[in-house]
Order: sequence, then structure tokens, then C-alpha cells
Amino acid sequence: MERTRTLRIIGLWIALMLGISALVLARADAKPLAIWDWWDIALETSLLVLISTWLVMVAQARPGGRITRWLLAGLLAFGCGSVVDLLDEFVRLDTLPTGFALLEKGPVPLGLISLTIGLWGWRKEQLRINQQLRTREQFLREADHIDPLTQLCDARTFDAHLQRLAQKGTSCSVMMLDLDQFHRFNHDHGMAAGDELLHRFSHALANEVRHCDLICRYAGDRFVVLLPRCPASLAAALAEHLRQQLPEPRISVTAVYLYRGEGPFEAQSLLAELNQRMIDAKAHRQWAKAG
Ligand SMILES: Nc1nc2c(ncn2[C@@H]2O[C@H](COP(=O)(O)OP(=O)(O)OP(=O)(O)O)[C@@H](O)[C@H]2O)c(=O)[nH]1
Repeated sequence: MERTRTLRIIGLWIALMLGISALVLARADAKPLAIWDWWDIALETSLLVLISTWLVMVAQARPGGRITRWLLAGLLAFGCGSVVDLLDEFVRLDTLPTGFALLEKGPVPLGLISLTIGLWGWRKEQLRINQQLRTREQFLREADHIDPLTQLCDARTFDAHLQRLAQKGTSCSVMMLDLDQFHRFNHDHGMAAGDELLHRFSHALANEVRHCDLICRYAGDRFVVLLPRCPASLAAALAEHLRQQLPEPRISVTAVYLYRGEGPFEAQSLLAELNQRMIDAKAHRQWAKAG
């Protein structure tokens, strides 16, 4: 469809160029070769080449419709004016019959008006499309269970992915990170500062894992990372590294992980085991602090 339209536009453009040239050259007096301005000729010719390129680009890139018609009509009119400007280098336009003055002065302003209307419509169209995309993105976010504060997946998405991996029997490590005494941080610095911390920490996490890994905000201050085909040794190193990514020295984070080798496994029991590890690690931390 776009190809046919492009060919039609190119055909119309060539016909217009030839028609105007034939009309002008047949009636105007030629200028002597000695006064031809080669710089102007080169400039006017390159303008025509540019306009031809724009015509092809608009015809190919835009869907049919009113806005496209304004743009194409504007470019064609502007192009006709440029053809006359180029001919002006070879013939004396003031020797043309009076009616031809329109051909010299009319197309460029008309073309610019038409282009302006087309561009204005294009802008409005783009704003509408952007709005639609934002709405669609919002819908997708909600449908895909994205946490609005951190922009990470939520627990449901994580459970679904873990379940799929468990059924397939892909080896993986699963990590859980939980902020320590986050309620105190909220209490001391305010909920807004707590939100900011969660936001920045989730960004830091996202920057540190591989593309194939999935990070989720599992609950308030608890994050989980699903690491397909990640051996336990790598998970251990990553847990230590991620613990250091907390962008706030007044608080710490506890990280635990589990590894499952090739072969189907029970997703729920893995999560239960991981939760137990977290409880043990927190208790150990409290105990060490008290001691
Ligand atoms: N600022 C902020 N706080 C949240 C959000 N979601 C949950 N919380 C807070 O996170 C805190 C979690 O409390 P706990 O589960 O006791 O965890 P903790 O205080 O980190 O204690 P430990 O995990 O035992 O170290 C609560 O005070 C919640 O109010 C949130 O979106 N923003």
C-alpha cells in the first residue's frame, strides 16, 4: 500500500517538474550561459533533491489520511516553487506572460501553509498516540503486577516465574534480601525517606543482576531475586555484593539464598526453606548484636 502511494507521489512529482519546466522553458527568454550562477544552480538543485527525499520519506513513513495529504501537498507545492527558482537560473522569468507570476510567487507560501497545517495535525496526532501509549503501559504494568514504588515485579509474578522454573527443572539460585529494622528507619526519618530508600535500593539491585534474572519486591522491605542457572558459589558472592548496594549507611540488609540443581523441584517448599533461612539469619543477627 505504502509502496503504491510512494510510486504515485514520485510519478506526480516528476510530472509536475516536467510540466512546469516545459511550460516555462517554452515561453520565457533564455539567459546567456555567461551569466549562469553555478553556485545558485547547485544550491537550487540540492534543494530539489532534498524535497524529493522528504516526499519519499513522508509517503513511506506515514499512514494515509488527512494529515499525510496536507504534508504531501505542502511538499509538492514547495517543490514546484523550487523548480521555478531553479529555472530562474536559466531563463528570464520577467519575460513570461503576466499570469505566470503566480507560478513564481504562489507555490512556496501555499506549500509552507499546507506543511504547517500538516505538521500541526501531526503534533496533535503524536500527543494522542503518546497518551494512548501511556494508558497502555499503565494497563500492562497493572496487568503484569508491577510494584508502583519500585517498578519491580510483585510476589505473584515472582511465584509464577519460580513455579515455571521449578516445573521445567532448570537449575537456579533464589535469593531473599530484607532490610534490617526498617520500621525504625521509617520512624526516625519518615515514611517518605523510607520510600526513597526502597526506590533507590531496588534501582541498585536492578543494576547489579543479569538480564535473565528476575528481581521482585516480595513484601514491604523484602526483595527476592530469581537467578536461573546460577551456581551456589556465584549466588554467595552476589549476596555479599548486593548487601553492599544499600544506599544508606544507617541501615543494613540481610541476604540469604538457596540453590536447586537440574531437575524439577517444589517451589513452595523452596520458598518456605528460604523464609526459614531469613528468620534464622535475622535471629542470629539479633543474638550477635545482643551478645
Ligand atoms: N516507607 C515505607 N515503609 C514500608 C513500606 N512497606 C512496608 N514498610 C514498612 O516496613 C516495615 C517492616 O517492618 P518489619 O517487618 O517489622 O521489618 P523490620 O522493621 O525491617 O525488622 P526486621 O525485618 O526484623 O529487621 C514496617 O514498618 C512497614 O511499615 C513502604 O512501601 N514504604
